Amino acid sequence: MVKICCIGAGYVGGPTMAVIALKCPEIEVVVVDISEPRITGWNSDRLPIYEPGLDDVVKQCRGRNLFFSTHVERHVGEANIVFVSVNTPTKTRGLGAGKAADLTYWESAARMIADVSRSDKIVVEKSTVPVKTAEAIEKILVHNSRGVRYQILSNPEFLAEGTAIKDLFAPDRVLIGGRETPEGRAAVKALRDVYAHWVPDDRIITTNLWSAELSKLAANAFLAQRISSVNAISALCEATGADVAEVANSIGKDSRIGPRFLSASVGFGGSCFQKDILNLVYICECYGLPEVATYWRQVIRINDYQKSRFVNRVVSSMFNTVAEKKVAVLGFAFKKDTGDTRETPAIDVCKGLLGDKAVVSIYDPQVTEEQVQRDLAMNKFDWDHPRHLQPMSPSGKKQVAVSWDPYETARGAHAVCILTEWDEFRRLDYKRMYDAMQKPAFLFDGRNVVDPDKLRQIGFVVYSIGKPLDDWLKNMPAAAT
Ligand SMILES: NC(=O)c1ccc[n+]([C@@H]2O[C@H](COP(=O)([O-])OP(=O)(O)OC[C@H]3O[C@@H](n4cnc5c(N)ncnc54)[C@H](O)[C@@H]3O)[C@@H](O)[C@H]2O)c1
Ligand SMILES: O=c1ccn([C@@H]2O[C@H](COP(=O)(O)OP(=O)(O)O[C@H]3O[C@H](CO)[C@@H](O)[C@H](O)[C@H]3O)[C@@H](O)[C@H]2O)c(=O)[nH]1
Repeated sequence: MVKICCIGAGYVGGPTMAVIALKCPEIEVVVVDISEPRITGWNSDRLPIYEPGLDDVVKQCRGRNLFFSTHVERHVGEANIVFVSVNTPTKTRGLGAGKAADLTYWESAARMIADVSRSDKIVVEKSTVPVKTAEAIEKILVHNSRGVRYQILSNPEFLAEGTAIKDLFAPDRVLIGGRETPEGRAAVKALRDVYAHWVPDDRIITTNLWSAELSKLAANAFLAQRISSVNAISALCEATGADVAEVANSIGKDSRIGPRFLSASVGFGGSCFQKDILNLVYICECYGLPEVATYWRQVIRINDYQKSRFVNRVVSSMFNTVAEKKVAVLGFAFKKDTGDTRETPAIDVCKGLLGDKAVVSIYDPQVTEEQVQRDLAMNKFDWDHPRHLQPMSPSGKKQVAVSWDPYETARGAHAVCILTEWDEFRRLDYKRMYDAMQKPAFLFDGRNVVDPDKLRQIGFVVYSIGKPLDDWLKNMPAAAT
C-alpha cells in the first residue's frame, strides 16, 4: 500500500490531502504538523480552517485512510511519498529582508526527513518556493542520506481559498516538475498516478523542475497584475466619470483578455500574492535583472496605492478627520467564503483609520475578535509563521470593537466601509442601518457589492471604487497622499 505523508496541516496541506484520500481509497494519507492545536482541530468536529465543502470530505475519509497526527517523524519515516507544505514566509531580517522567501521551515523539514528516513522516498514540494529550491533540498537530503535515495518533485498548488475543494476536485491543471533522468521520470509517474485517480490526463502537465517552480510564482504574478491593472484603471475612472465595471466588462469580452479577475477592489490580499511577487522580485534582482524586478514590484506598489487611496477617500470625505468618529467595517477576511485574514486589505485600511484616531467597529461572519486584535497588533510578515512562533497578542486595541451583528456594528457610526465581498452584504437592510447612523451617513464600498444609486436614494453619501463620484465627493478637495 502506498503511504503518503504531508508535513504541514494548513490551508494547503489539509484540504489537498483530504481530497487525495477521498479520491484514492487504497492510499493511506497522514497529515502531520508541529502545531498540536491544529492537529487537534483537524481531528475534531470544528476544523481549524473554514472552507466550503471541506467538512464533508474530511468526514468521509478521516479514520479510514486519512489521519492527522503530531507524530511527524514516525509517519515521515514510513511514507513512500512525502509532501512538504510548510510556511515559506517573507524574510524579515538579514539578507533579502522584506523580499526573499524564508526557507527556515522548509530546511528544517528536509533535515528531519533525512534524519528519519530508512527507505527511498519521493519528496514533493507543495509549498511555494523560489526557483532552484529543489536543488538546495536535494543537497541537504543527499548529504545526509546514509544510502537512502531521494527524488525531489515540484508540484505547486493552485487552489484559491474559498473554492479550495472545487479547485481540487476539478483543477485547471496539475503541474509536476521532476529531474529528466530515468529515476526522475519514474517519480513523476508515481505522482501522476495519484492524481490520475480523478484528474483527466490532459490536465496533468509535466515539466522540468525549474519550470514548475517558476510557473507557480509567474501564475500568481500574472493574476495579481490583472487586479493591479484594473485597480489602476479604477483611479482613472473616478477622475473621468467612467465606470470601472463597464470598462472591465467591455475589455473582458475580448477573448484574448477574458472576463475573470477584473473586479476592481480596495486591493488584493491573501497569503500568497504579495509574498510570491516579492519573492519573484528578489530572484530577478539576484539574477541581475533590475528592470524585470521593477516591473513586478509595481504590481505591489499599485496595490498599496489602492489601499491608501481608499483610506484617503474616507478621511477627506468626512471633513478631513475621522478622529473619535465611529467607522463601521463590514468584512475583515481577505475575500469572501474564508475566515483567513492573512494580508487582508482590511488590516491596512483599519490601521490607516486608527492612525487618524477613528473608533473602528468590525463585523465579519467568519473572523473572531481575537484574530482581529492579533492582526492589528502584528508587524508586517509576522503572520506567516507557525502560530506558536507568532508574537503573543498584546491587550486589545481599545479603539477597536468586534461584533457578530452588522447592524450593531453600524449603530451610531458616521460611516460604513465594505472591505470583503461577502454575499450577505448585498442583502443587508441598509435603510435600517442608515436610520441608526449619524448624519450625514457615508458608505464606502471597497468591493462594489452595493447599488450606489439605491443607497443614495436612502440618503447615504456613497463612494464605490472606480464608479462615477457622488456630488459630495466631487466637491471635496482631491484626496492628498
Ligand atoms: N493558502 C493558500 O491558498 C496557498 C495556495 C497555494 C500555495 N500555498 C503555499 O503553500 C504553503 C503553505 O501554505 P498554507 O497556507 O497551507 O500555510 P499554513 O500556515 O496554513 O500551514 C503551514 C503549516 O506548516 C506547519 N509547519 C511549519 N513547519 C513545520 C515543520 N517543520 N514540521 C511540521 N509542520 C510544520 C505549521 O505549523 C502550519 O500549520 C506556502 O508555501 C504557501 O505559499 C498556499
Ligand atoms: O478580480 C479580482 C479577483 C480577486 N481579487 C482579490 O485578490 C485576492 C486573492 O484572491 P484569490 O486569488 O481568489 O484567492 P487566493 O486564495 O489568494 O488564491 C491565489 O493565491 C493562491 C496561493 O498561491 C493560488 O494558489 C491561487 O491560484 C491564487 O488565485 C483577494 O483579496 C481577492 O478579493 C480582486 O480584488 N479582484
